Amino acid sequence: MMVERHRILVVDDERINRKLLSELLEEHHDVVIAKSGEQALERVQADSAVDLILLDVVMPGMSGHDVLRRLKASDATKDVPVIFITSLNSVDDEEIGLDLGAADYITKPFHPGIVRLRVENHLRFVRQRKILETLAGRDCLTEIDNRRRFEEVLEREWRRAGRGSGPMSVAIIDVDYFKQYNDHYGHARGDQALKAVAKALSGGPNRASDFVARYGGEEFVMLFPGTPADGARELAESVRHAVASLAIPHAHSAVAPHLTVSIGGATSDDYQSPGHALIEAADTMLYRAKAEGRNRVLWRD
Ligand SMILES: Nc1nc2c(ncn2[C@@H]2O[C@H](COP(=O)(O)OP(=O)(O)OP(=O)(O)O)[C@@H](O)[C@H]2O)c(=O)[nH]1
Repeated sequence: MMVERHRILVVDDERINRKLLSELLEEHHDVVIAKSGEQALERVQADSAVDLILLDVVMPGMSGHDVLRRLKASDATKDVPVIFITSLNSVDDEEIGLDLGAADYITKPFHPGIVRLRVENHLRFVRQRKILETLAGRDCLTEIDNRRRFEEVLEREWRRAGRGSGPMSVAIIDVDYFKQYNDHYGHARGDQALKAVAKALSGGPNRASDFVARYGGEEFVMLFPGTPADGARELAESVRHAVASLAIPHAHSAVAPHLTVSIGGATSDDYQSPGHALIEAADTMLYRAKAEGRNRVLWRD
């Protein structure tokens, strides 16, 4: 059977339990380890790709219950399912755990086969949630709209636009040397950088009708209905500045010591041609912006 790999965080203060659980799961999944509640929170905050947490309840310092309360209090982590693995085996303890929002409760000593099956059950829910988010037009990582939603919006705006509505502009934004960023700082930091870029793009001085989405990977797209080339190019420049002023260090970029973006844009009022022709034109300009040195905006009027 082909099993999709997920990232599982195992939190236990006892070495033997961490070892047993990792050995049990690492054949099919990527296992990350934390030795304390404090370390668990650090790991999840640094690594937004954690899909599931196996959490010990009784630990010195921060207890599993405290960790779960903290996870539930943050928008970024409240949906990560948590399975308590504990030697507290009274019905009351189980009720407390589930009431705090745990997805499941397993008592020690645990049966390896049962742990594996319960983990797979919860990972199935994780996959279903991701599919639902995609269908709902959401990008799971950055929490902005996804490509699917962008294509719907482009088609709708393109159909709606016509004589008198003015030209429409589109910009494709691509992070420079992002492969090097990931290679140097790690995938988790890469994810954080993409989230920060998404926030900078969606927090700009946009009108309600302007639209931003994650186009895929390290590419984003913005749509400016009714906006001529000059205005849209200016907006794109302000987006480029907004990302640069995040001042995210990028020691392996050949263009700047911080994270930058290249932007290709295009403007058209030829609503007889298909909407995606505008995207293709913007993409060509992005390609040129990369070839001409990156960290710049190039536009086709
Ligand atoms: N961390 C992280 N990395 C991603 C994600 N999606 C795509 N990437 C990475 O983005 C990188 C894109 O690399 P390339 O297409 O070679 O482009 P680049 O290194 O940015 O180079 P230029 O665009 O030419 O400046 C790849 O290493 C992908 O693995 C993601 O969701 N998270």
